[in-house]
Amino acid sequence: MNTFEQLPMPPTTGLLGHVSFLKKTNIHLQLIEWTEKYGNQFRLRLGMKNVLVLSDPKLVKQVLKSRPDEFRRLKNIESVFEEAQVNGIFSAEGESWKHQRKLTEPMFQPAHLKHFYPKLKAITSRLHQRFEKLAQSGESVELVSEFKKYTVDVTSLLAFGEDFNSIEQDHTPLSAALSDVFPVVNQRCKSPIPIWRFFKTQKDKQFDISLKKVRDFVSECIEKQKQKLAENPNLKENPENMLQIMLTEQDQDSTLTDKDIISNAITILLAGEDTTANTLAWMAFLISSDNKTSQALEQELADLGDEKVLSWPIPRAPYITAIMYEAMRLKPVAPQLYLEPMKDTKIGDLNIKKGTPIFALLHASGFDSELFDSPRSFNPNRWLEKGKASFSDIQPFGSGPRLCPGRSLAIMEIKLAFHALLQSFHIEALQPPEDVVEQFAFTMSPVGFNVRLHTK
Ligand code: HEM
Repeated sequence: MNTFEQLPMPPTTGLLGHVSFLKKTNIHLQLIEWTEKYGNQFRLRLGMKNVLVLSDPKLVKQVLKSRPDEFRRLKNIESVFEEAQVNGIFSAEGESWKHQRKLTEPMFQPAHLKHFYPKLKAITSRLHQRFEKLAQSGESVELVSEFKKYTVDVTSLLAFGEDFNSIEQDHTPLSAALSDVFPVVNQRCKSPIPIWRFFKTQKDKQFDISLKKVRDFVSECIEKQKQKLAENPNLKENPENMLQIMLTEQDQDSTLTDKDIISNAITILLAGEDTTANTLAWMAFLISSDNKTSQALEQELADLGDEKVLSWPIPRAPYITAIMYEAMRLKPVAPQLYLEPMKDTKIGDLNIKKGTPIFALLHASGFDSELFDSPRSFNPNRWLEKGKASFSDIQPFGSGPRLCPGRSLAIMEIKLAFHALLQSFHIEALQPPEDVVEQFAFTMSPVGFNVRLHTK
């Protein structure tokens, strides 16, 4: 049995140890490379602190399951989010997290999503029209930006009852502001020294401005929903969106403050935008650089009929689903979670001290050749052939009590938007696949992926 100090560690020099690796935007790839070399438990050194990097899927699941009582997200995450006044469901812990989770979950229940479906369909039609325009103009399209406008519109309508309609706008201040927030939060969560508290760079100043814009937007939405509830008290029985659920709860529980509501609204916007949009863009990337899939995909699209946007109930669409799973495996948008034990504990055979940072790799199992044949190759068929691949062997949405609450919404959005794109258009990639870079900044996005759309 190894003690923590006996675990292997990649070479490092200098007092700060591996700190400089954490700043890299391809850290998720580096961690996989190290896992292949040092095994599924190894150690990094960040200054004086040792970090456990864990990728054994069974142990990762065990840790994720033991929340919120035995493990929590890294303490730094809560303090960074608290400082930015966005400490909501993602960063909260203990009783506060339990309360917030209970309040956000109803919005994602199947019955509520079914009720929301006509609005989701309308936003997807708008996306389809936007693709039509882009195909007609023949311009270069950065798909990830188009998908981000889509996911912001969907999330703001579901969570705030507000149709932001960024798809039809060239200038989208809310999306622009949100994209300034993520990278800075990501950097601060990993930073061993809170430099920004003593010295603000241009990025930090822009972060403050952008966050204020998002907060003002959310505050306006809250005021509108308060007014709606006052005008129609029946909505308290059947709330239409997350803000109405939270404002109704606030009437009964004065410990739920306006700040809590704003923090959760911003968290949901952040959590729902990039993850889903990046997954969609990676799906498009994977099929655009692989012509083996086109026949099976075209066949499925033909079987789904002529509709531009899928109707309710959303069909299973096994091949689109397989492409989505393959994108989640090969291009994981949320590859790792940062956690720590709340007391001295054991992970497998290893004794771990309270507060030891743990990097739990959600994406490592996807590259394990014992679980997936030729794990580096894109092969949607593996998900269709019996016994070849199991979704429980990848954990794109995390696991345990903090499993992503937005997963059903994300899957609906992905199926609808991907179908709307491929039903009517061919994608022509404008660069070789090797020029598209995986960039991790809280979520992992395709950088340099531009396409031209051609009407079928
Ligand atoms: C493909 C899309 C998505 C992926 C891959 C994804 C992935 C994840 C992951 C890995 C976590 C951490 C889970 C854990 O700690 O075990 C998470 C948490 C979360 N996600 Fe998602 N997510 C996606 C879409 C969404 C959407 C659409 C929403 C809402 C609109 C959402 C809301 C949240 C929230 C609120 C949390 C925090 C949950 C908690 O800490 O209790 N996500 N997501």
